Amino acid sequence: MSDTRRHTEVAVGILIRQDGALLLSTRPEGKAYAGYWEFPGGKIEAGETVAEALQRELVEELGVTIGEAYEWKVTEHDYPHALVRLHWCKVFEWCGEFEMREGQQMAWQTFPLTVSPVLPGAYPVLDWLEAEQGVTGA
Ligand SMILES: Nc1nc2c([nH]c(=O)n2[C@@H]2O[C@H](COP(=O)(O)OP(=O)(O)OP(=O)(O)O)[C@@H](O)[C@H]2O)c(=O)[nH]1
Repeated sequence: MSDTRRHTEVAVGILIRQDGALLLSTRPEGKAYAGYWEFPGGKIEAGETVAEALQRELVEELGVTIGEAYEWKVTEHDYPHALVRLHWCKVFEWCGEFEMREGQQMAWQTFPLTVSPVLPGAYPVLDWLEAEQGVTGA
C-alpha cells in the first residue's frame, strides 16, 4: 500500500544553458527504467541537504561541479519500485567537462523534446518548464 511506504528523497538538477537548453541524460544499465531519459540527480543520503546531494551526484554521474542550486519545486511519484519525493533544483552555473561516468548518454534539449522515453516522474516538471519558456520566449 503506497500510503504506508516511506518516501525516497531525491535531488534532481535542471541544468539550464544560457540559450535555455536543458540537460537530460539516460538512466544507466542495471537501474529501474534503464535507458529512460531523466534529469541528472539521485537519492539524498542521511545528513545531506538537497544541494549537497545534488552536488555529489553530479560529480559522480557527470563529472561537473555545480554552483548554487535553487530548489524550485517538489513533486512526488509512485513507482512500483519506489515512492519518490523529487526536489527539483534549477542550476545555472557549473564547471568542468561533461563526462558520462556511468555510461549514460546526454542531450541538451529544447521544446519539443527530441529524446524519448522520459521518466514519468519528470512529466510535470517538463510541462512547467515548457510553459515558462512560452511565457519568457526563451
Ligand atoms: N535523477 C532523476 N531521478 C528521477 C527523475 N524522475 C524520477 O521519477 N526519478 C526517480 O528518482 C529516483 C532516483 O533514484 P536513482 O536510482 O536515480 O538514484 P541514485 O543514483 O542515488 O541510485 P543508487 O543509489 O540506487 O545507485 C528513481 O526512483 C527515479 O525513478 C529524474 O528526472 N531524475
